This record gives sequence, C-alpha cells and structure tokens, in this order.
Amino acid sequence: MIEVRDLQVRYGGRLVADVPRLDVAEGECVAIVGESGSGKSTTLLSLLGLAPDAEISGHIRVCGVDVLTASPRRLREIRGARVALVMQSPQTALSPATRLGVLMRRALKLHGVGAAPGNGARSGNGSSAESDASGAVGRGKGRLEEVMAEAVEAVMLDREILRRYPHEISGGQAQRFAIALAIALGAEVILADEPTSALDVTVQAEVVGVLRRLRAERGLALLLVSHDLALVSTIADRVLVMKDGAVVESGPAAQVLADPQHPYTRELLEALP
Ligand SMILES: Nc1ncnc2c1ncn2[C@@H]1O[C@H](COP(=O)(O)OP(=O)(O)OP(=O)(O)O)[C@@H](O)[C@H]1O
Repeated sequence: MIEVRDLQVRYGGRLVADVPRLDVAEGECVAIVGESGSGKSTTLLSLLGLAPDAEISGHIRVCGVDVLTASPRRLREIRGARVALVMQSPQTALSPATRLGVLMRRALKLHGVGAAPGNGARSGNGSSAESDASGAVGRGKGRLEEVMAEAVEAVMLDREILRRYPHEISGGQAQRFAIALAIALGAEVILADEPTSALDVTVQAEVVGVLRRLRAERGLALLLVSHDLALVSTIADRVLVMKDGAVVESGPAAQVLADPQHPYTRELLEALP
C-alpha cells in the first residue's frame, strides 16, 4: 500500500528527513519513532504530498499512485477516500459551526460514497456486505445514514454523536470520529500522527483497540508516527527509528524493542517510565 524509496525532504536546503526505504503492506502496521524534530511528521505528510514548502526527492507510491508525479486531481482522489490522515488534534480541523453528521455526509458525498450508481459510486466502509451480487452499492439518503452510523459504532461511539458540534466532544471522541470518517470513506490506509498523545490512558487503549481491530477485520494498512514506545510495542509489526532526519534503525518491532542495536534506540527505551 505504501512504497517509499530514497525519500529526501528538505526545507530551505536543509535535509530534515532521509528515508531510504519504507514499505507498509495491507493489514500491516509500521511505526516511525523518534524524538521531537527528528522528521517523523515531515515524512508522513510527504506521503500525501502535504508538505507544500518542502523540496522532496525519491519515489513514493501510495495505493498505486506515484505521489511525486501525480496531478493535483489524482492526489485529491486518494487523500481522504483511500488514505486517511488522523492528526494529533483533529478537532481543530473540524469546522466549529457544523454538526459532525453534516461534516461526515459532506465528505462522503464529495468522494462519491452513496452516490447514484454509474456516477462513480463507492460503497464506503470497505465491507463486502455493502455490495450486492450485481455490484450495485450503497445509494440514497437512507444508505448514507446507515454507512455513517455503522462507521461511528465501529469506533465505539454512539450514533447520537453525529448530532453534536465539534466543541461538544472530547479529544478522544474527536480522534475516534476521524477514524470513523476514514472507515466510512472505505480508506485502505491510515496515516496517524501521534494518534493517542492527547488522550488519557483509558481512551488511548480504546483508540489502539479500534486501530488493531480495523487491521484485523478490514486489512487496513497503518503508518503511525509516535514518540510513545509503549504504544508502538502494542500495535506495530515493524519500527523505523529516526534521529535528526535519518533512519538509525529499523526492523520487526519485537526485535528492535527487545534488542535495540543503536544507542539512540536504547536511549529512547531507557526513557520509558
Ligand atoms: N514547514 C516547515 N518549514 C521549515 N521547517 C520545517 C517545517 N516543518 C518542519 N520543519 C522542520 O523539519 C524538522 C523535522 O520536523 P518534524 O515535524 O517532521 O519532526 P517530528 O519528528 O515530527 O517532531 P514532532 O514529534 O515534534 O512533531 C524540524 O527541524 C522542523 O523544524
């Protein structure tokens, strides 16, 4: 789902991320860890062409799209619909005067989920149960409402939340809503930047549980940026450790965390409470 080769990202000529190789397969979770300023977020945003001030070189393929040469239109098609970005404080990205249900409905319509057949309709939420034998998929208002309610319930939120405004929900609910939106859109890849850092421990566990379940049940690919090695150990298959823009160590999560080879990785592990 994600293939990165020889990625270099520069701001004003300064190299801030140098990633020779990064692959994330279907159903896999890869985590990028490292301290603040090590280039994790820059790497993540580059994958969707969302680092506008940066000079980016190398090869990036996401869901079959060559990100560095794709047209803006092609990039818009994969952003949100096939590849969802879950940020640290999703509430700030939500329009304050609009109910969550309205926001979600707009996003689904924009990407053709629930549209009339023959009009580029997509089923949303990636579930095979959404398609009938003829391939005709979710259409009409009732169908759209059902896709929305199912997605919200998949992240253990009550469907009543769709009637609320962004300021009426907590940070954890906002993060789960962002994941629900990804599910409703039928996203195949989630890019998550510190997805649990603003949350208390109980909610963190819930969000991690949701992400794990999505991987197992829907084959979702997950690329996670985090400085939280405890979180990473519970969810990631593979880990990349970044320091000052460079990948200093990478490998299976269990191996890197149990037997770190680089002194910096050892330092990060020793800093764990
Ligand atoms: N738009 C920008 N313009 C110039 N420099 C930038 C920009 N965005 C990030 N940088 C620089 O790139 C480097 C890497 O930043 P990045 O945000 O990728 O690190 P990070 O590892 O994600 O850190 P954090 O955990 O604090 O988010 C930093 O030195 C930062 O100052």
